[in-house]
Amino acid sequence: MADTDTPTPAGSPPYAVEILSAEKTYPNGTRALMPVDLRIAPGEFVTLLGPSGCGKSTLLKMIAGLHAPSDGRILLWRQPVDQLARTGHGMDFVFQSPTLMPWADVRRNVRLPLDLAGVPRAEADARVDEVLKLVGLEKFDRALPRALSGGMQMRASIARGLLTRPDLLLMDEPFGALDEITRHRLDADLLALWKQRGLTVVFVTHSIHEAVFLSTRVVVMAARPGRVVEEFTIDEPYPRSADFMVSERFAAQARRLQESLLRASQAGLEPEEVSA
Ligand SMILES: Nc1ncnc2c1ncn2[C@@H]1O[C@H](COP(=O)(O)OP(=O)(O)OP(=O)(O)O)[C@@H](O)[C@H]1O
Repeated sequence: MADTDTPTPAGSPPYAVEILSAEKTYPNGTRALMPVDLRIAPGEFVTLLGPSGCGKSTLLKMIAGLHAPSDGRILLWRQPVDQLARTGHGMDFVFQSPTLMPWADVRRNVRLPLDLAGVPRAEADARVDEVLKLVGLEKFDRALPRALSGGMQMRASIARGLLTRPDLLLMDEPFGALDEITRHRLDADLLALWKQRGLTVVFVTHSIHEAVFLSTRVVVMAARPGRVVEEFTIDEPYPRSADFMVSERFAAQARRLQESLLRASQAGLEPEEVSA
């Protein structure tokens, strides 16, 4: 069994993410996460699943370097997040809301990271064209955000994230505010992108169904205090179609996750806001 709080030795292939006994207590005293140990290999699609308040966002933000762990360490390709540039790998964080500038059209919104980096306009526009095509928004580059549906705004936000060609995508309930049909379509598109680009994804959701549909592995978490309770490999082939979602195998996988969440709740905790 791997040592929990030492990084993998130099000779072995690096993990994209290594969480080594990382825990979090906020300055106000809230114990958001007990020590977590988790290793994520390049190319995995790992979902953090659990009720409200179990520390999913906290863990994701610690991976992103937005919050420092109170104890323990987090490494990306063997380096602390502030040294990520040295590894030659990149990361992007997609939030629950699309975070677009309302006064700027889709092209300008998506181009922002390259404008900030001073990339020449023609080169930047060519890269914007490429990512807009990837997310199916090539015909909407001149539209303002308010003219787009919620799902299209999310696509624009994801396109902006892909512009810097990240290998690691951290997604905090990116489709949680969307209707079921749009959400499912974006889930399917995300899987296609993940495969095509060879991404490593860490995805946060409350939804058991979304977790089963997307993931190579699901990390089940529980609240009070926030902690990891179990991990499940979703050993099902890709591409995963709409038929998979109504199959017996899908139902069996969903049942395993549901039972795990119930077990955690019966250990003195409340199952709240976990949807099927
Ligand atoms: N900046 C902060 N300061 C203090 N406490 C915080 C902060 N952010 C989160 N918390 C607390 O830490 C715990 C874990 O919160 P977190 O947002 O990580 O959970 P979550 O599983 O992502 O919840 P949700 O699904 O509702 O987004 C909660 O008790 C929350 O109130």
